[in-house]
Amino acid sequence: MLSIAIYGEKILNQQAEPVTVFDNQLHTLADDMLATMQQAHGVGIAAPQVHRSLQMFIMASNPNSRYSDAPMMAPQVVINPQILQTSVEQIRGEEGCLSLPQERCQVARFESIEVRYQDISGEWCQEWLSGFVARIFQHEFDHLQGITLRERMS
Ligand SMILES: O=C(O)C[C@@H](Cc1ccccc1)C(=O)SCC(=O)c1ccccc1
Ligand SMILES: [Zn+2]
Repeated sequence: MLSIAIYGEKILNQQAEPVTVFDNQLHTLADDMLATMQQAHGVGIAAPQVHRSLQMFIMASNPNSRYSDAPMMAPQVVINPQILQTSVEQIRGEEGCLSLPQERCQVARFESIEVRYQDISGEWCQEWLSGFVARIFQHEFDHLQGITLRERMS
């Protein structure tokens, strides 16, 4: 398990660096992040949260007490992500953050977003995401820009 940075640690407010080397070390980091996220019962985790300033996160939606209609999806490693387009509609919903334990707050997020990112082998993917998965993507994308839930509390 990796240690999770808590709100206030500088790394959480820094812009993360692009991933340029897709090697075994990156696979190991992804595995460690996944294990850390699962142990913390999260639906996502970003590299800065485990003290690695890299543009990389994992999203792993599953139905949970707050989003019973959340889709069950296999964990997805997202590297060097871009948000290409956003829906006009925004939806307020409850979010938590592994770096802000015990806090929950309502955050407005775009209902759907068109995204482009590299997978763990460096292949570019481009797709539209909506609903809870889009929410997780936006939350983790914020982490890569040094934005935490505190800055999003409206
Ligand atoms: O800090 C993180 O990135 C993990 C965070 C991701 C996230 C949760 C909710 C909405 C968007 C992104 C968590 O997994 S917090 C714990 C959790 O599983 C949860 C909290 C509130 C609502 C639903 C799930
Ligand atoms: Zn978070």
